[in-house]
Amino acid sequence: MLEVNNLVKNYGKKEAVKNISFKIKPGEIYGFLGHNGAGKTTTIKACTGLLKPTSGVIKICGYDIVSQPLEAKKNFGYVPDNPYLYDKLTGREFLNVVSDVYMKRKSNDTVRKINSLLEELQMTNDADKLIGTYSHGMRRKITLCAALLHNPSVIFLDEPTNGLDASSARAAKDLIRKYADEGSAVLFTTHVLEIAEKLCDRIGIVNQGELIAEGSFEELKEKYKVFGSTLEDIFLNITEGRKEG
Ligand SMILES: Nc1ncnc2c1ncn2[C@@H]1O[C@H](COP(=O)(O)OP(=O)(O)OP(=O)(O)O)[C@@H](O)[C@H]1O
Repeated sequence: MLEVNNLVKNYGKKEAVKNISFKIKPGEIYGFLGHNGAGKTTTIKACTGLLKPTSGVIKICGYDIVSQPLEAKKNFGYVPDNPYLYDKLTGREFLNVVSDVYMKRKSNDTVRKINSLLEELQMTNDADKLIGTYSHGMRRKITLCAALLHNPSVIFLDEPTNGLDASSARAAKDLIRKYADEGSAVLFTTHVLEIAEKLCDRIGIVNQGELIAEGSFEELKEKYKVFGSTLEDIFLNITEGRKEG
């Protein structure tokens, strides 16, 4: 569903992503973890066509993001780290614009889908307020609604729970799990390792642009035999001494 092969991305002389390869299957939530500056957002931006890879191939549902961008883009949803939103639209108007972009004809199903996403993310009461008046968490939740609206096969989530209160974060995690259970492949970044431990089916740890470990939480525990048993223990142990300064 998502295939990243030998991705390299340089910013001038800075090698931000160094030959990273991984795959995410339908139904799988892949936690993409790393310290600040490790290369996570750069990888996601390359996957979504916002940055051109220096080299390597990225395929979304078999479509190459560089040579077949329209077909690839129809198949994914994306919550960026810093979403750009239209402050003069209400949340509901924004979702309607997004649904017009993806769907040729608006049906009762679309209206129902918008209402149900708003409800699930506890945004019903704020849906008709201007986005310019939204808090950070509300902006993130409306962005997540927009990313899920067209039932994407691949979902990129760059820190989706950042700034959400406990109840909204739970709702977002439940929704992400539901989409994965229905067959979406999810790439998920977070610095909250407890969330990754509980939510992700597989973890990839990126360090200074390189993928240095990959596997389920159980596989990582078995492989690294770290004292203690949390993902945080494993993460800190295998990235120790490698953190970018
Ligand atoms: N536009 C840019 N120009 C030059 N260097 C950049 C640019 N964007 C990112 N970088 C560098 O590339 C490296 C990877 O950055 P990236 O944003 O991908 O990290 P990240 O893992 O998402 O970090 P964080 O967890 O802090 O969001 C960093 O060293 C960063 O300084």
